[in-house]
Amino acid sequence: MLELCAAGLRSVPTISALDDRIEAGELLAIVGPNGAGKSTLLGLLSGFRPAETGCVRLDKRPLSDWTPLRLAKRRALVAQRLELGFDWPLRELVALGSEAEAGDVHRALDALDLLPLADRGVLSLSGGERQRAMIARALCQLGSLNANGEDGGLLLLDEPTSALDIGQQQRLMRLLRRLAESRRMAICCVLHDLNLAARFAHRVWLLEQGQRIASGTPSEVLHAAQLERVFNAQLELLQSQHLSTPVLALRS
Ligand SMILES: Nc1ncnc2c1ncn2[C@@H]1O[C@H](COP(=O)(O)OP(=O)(O)OP(=O)(O)O)[C@@H](O)[C@H]1O
Repeated sequence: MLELCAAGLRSVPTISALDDRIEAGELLAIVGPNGAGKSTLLGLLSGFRPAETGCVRLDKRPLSDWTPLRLAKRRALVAQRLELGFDWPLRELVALGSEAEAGDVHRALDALDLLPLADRGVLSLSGGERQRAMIARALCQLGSLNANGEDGGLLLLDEPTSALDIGQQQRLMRLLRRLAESRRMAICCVLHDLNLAARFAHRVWLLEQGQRIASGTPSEVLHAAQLERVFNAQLELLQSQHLSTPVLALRS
């Protein structure tokens, strides 16, 4: 779905040239320390920051060739900072700028546990509710929940769990994994919680100073020695008989 051919940014903040593909059916996590360039990289993958070296192609066409309207139907970015602006009723915010019908909005609100809040003004929502509202809106934008036979588009999320309690974190990550697998979406998500990345992502990119220094399955990338160095943290890897990947814990 998305192809990077020596794609990068020369101007500050720089992103070193990347070659890779993000395919339909895949949930990719991007991890790395503060300031590593994760949000900047999402900008590059989404086309909001045009590539300054190489090329980013969506469905084999350079992002720069897409009209804004067509691109908005194929890829959505849920940014870290949420600008709500006006006090829309939630169900209107979720449908805003898309061709979503009432049924699509209902499904998106339901998927994000927001149906009871559908008629509330968005400025009255809590931080976690707002965060889920913007994800529901992105799913409507892409038409992902009613994609019949076709793949459900490219969804890019910047720290989508940062305001969520642990129950909502689990529900969201399960939803994203399910959407990737059953709706054939390509989902790329910046995460600070390495345990969420380990548990739910098919693949992980580890970023350091604008450079991808590791890519692979969670167990290939998230090993203690590498993480201790990159994050300057002291960690313990705990094995659980119920989990396929180890749990990362901070030492006191
Ligand atoms: N316009 C700019 N001019 C100069 N430096 C910038 C600019 N925008 C961002 N930066 C710097 O580029 C680096 C990468 O920023 P970015 O937001 O991509 O990091 P991040 O990995 O997403 O960080 P965080 O985990 O803190 O959200 C940071 O050090 C940031 O201060």
